[in-house]
Amino acid sequence: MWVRMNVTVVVPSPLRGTDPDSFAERTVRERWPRIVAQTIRENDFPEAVNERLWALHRELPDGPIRPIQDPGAPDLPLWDEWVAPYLGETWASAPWLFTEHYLYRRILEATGYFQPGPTYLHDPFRKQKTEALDPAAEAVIVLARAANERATQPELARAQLPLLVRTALWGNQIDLSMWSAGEAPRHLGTDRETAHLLADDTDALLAHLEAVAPARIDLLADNAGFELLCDLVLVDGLLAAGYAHTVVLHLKAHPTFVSDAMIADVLETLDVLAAAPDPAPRALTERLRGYLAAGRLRLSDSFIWNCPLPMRAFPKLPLADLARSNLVIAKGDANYRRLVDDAHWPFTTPFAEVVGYFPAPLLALRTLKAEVVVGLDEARIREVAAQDPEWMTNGHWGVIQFYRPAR
Ligand SMILES: O=P(O)(O)OC[C@@]1(O)O[C@H](CO)[C@@H](O)[C@@H]1O
Repeated sequence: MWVRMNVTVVVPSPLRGTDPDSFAERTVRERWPRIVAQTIRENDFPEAVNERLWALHRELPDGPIRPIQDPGAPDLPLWDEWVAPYLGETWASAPWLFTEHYLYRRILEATGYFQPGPTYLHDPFRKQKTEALDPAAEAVIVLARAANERATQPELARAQLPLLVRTALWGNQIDLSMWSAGEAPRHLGTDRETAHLLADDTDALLAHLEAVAPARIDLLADNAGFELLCDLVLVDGLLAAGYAHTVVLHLKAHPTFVSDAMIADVLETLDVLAAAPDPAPRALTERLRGYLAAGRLRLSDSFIWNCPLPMRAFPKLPLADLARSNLVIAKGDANYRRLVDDAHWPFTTPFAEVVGYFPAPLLALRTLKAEVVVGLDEARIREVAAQDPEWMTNGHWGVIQFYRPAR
């Protein structure tokens, strides 16, 4: 139950790994053990670390939730609070949104990420993230050339903003917890780019941007690699169009969800593009570095983006920070799940009804990779489900959903 300004919203039950025949169940029972095993394979950890990771692997899925045991870790008091309601539950029975964030924090506990020593601040997913962006790839060069064209033509940037929004959306298909970079489905540049949209509020978004320009825009980033490049191209376009005077990129405070981006990943992406063989990515990087130096692009990380809470349950402070924004762009599936309580809402529940707690204008750009969605049309659901039984989890379908608080 959630009440604000005498609006009562009854939030349905959360997704859990005990939901029969669900993607959450397959994730807890099959995908997470694979991710832990891959983390061991892809690093050259000391044997003691591998033993802790195998012990974690053995806990899945029916082991108990326990406090994080990471003496001196900066986020330990936070996790004591976040874990408390689920002590005595199991990896499968506690809410999936909680256990998934908890899993990645337990991986860092096992690797000693926050402990002095050889693995201190070592990103266990670095290898996969590094492979997720090839600076010489044709797609990178094409994106950079188009961005460079827009940089001096605000009208062109405004005209192409719908394309940039779709580029950022479909960049979310590249999700290393689901596929390797080479395997991910690719809709960009095909008719699926629009045909596979299950909701498209682009027109309402454009009207909003025209009304609030030049705005402060906040982007809740998702995956490093190609998706992050697509997000940086969107940021570049918003600044070139004059829609944004400042963009704040919100990043994770520590590695999570395999490919989620941190400040280090943004800086490495810029370094990789700055060394690209083609001049176009180099020019894009020089411009983005200029925006960083001028304070028009800001990188912000926080433990709040690693927390296991639905956004509705966020402390007041981070929500107040977001309330300053003229537009918050939430990228990806995990951020979407967090926005909609990772709950069993009827799929036709209006998006505005579910995110009515959000304190700023909101744009969700998300490819479906979990069995939760709102704001869809009944007939469209039937049509897509008949065409593609895996439509909720294979990343082939996406939403562009916009919400603006009544003020
Ligand atoms: O946020 P992203 O990178 O788009 O996706 C997050 C994700 O990898 O994690 C969950 C499954 O483990 C799903 O929500 C989704 O597959």
